[in-house]
Amino acid sequence: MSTAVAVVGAAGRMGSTVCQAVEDAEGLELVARLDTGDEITSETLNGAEVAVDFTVPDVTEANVHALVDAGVDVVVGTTGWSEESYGRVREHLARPEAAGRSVLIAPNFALSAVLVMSFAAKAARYFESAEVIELHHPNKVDAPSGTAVATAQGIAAARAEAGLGPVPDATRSDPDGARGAVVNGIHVHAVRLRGLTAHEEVVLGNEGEQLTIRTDSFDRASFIPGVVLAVREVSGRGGLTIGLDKLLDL
Ligand SMILES: NC(=O)c1ccc[n+]([C@@H]2O[C@H](COP(=O)([O-])OP(=O)(O)OC[C@H]3O[C@@H](n4cnc5c(N)ncnc54)[C@H](O)[C@@H]3O)[C@@H](O)[C@H]2O)c1
Ligand SMILES: O=C(O)C1=N[C@H](C(=O)O)CCC1
Repeated sequence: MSTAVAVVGAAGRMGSTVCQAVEDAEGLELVARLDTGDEITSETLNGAEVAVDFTVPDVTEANVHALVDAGVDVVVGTTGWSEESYGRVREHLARPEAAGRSVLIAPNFALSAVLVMSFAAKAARYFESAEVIELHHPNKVDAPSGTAVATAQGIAAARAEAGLGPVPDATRSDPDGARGAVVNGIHVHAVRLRGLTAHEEVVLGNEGEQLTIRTDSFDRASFIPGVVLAVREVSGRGGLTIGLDKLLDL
């Protein structure tokens, strides 16, 4: 018995890669390719049991609500999620008509990136300073990357749990934002460069030493094993799962 899969954002860089991967994967069957202008209904989903969303930050939350209403489990790789949008999905999934439905949202499906997030959170308590530098292709529409936001949140939570105060920083004047975005107290810098795909470096510093943790996705193939794992495992979990790490023994 194969699992019927729909891809939303099927014409995009990730969507088209995922369509090919689903067609190639044993036990998965691609039954629908949806993109801009296609309505999400049980008819257009064409019998899908699981839908994968790789669209744009502006539309992904609405897609997830429509997919849950249409009766499918959902795997989301699109970025741009906030605590508020996660909360609305949790509320939706708690309604009786959505009983048993599952949604998994992950900012990064590449194993190396998932491990960087995990290692950075583990290391964070031992360092006075921590910053995140993400580097992506120039066609990316959002900054900072969803992965960088999640990494900074993980570092900040680990620092708070360890009782660390703010990172040391004497900057008093920064009219042009040279110190980058600040996510829960952690500075995040975004580079957009032709030739890149998806990269991130976490730098952690103490007096006289530095730890650098880096991931490089040179090709979108790096995301595919994680997406396929999520498609295979999402159904039956129930509710909202955030992060591929929840499916790995980390
Ligand atoms: N989680 C991960 O591992 C991972 C990996 C790569 C990219 N991403 C994220 O995935 C998203 C997509 O990235 P991309 O490089 O494939 O972008 P892309 O621009 O190449 O593709 C987006 C696709 O979504 C379509 N789209 C836009 N609005 C739509 C709508 N309302 N309904 C259906 N389709 C719609 C577009 O037409 C386009 O084909 C981004 O948020 C990116 O950050 C995540
Ligand atoms: O290519 C993109 O866009 C990517 N976005 C994700 C993010 O914002 O974290 C992850 C990897 C690629």
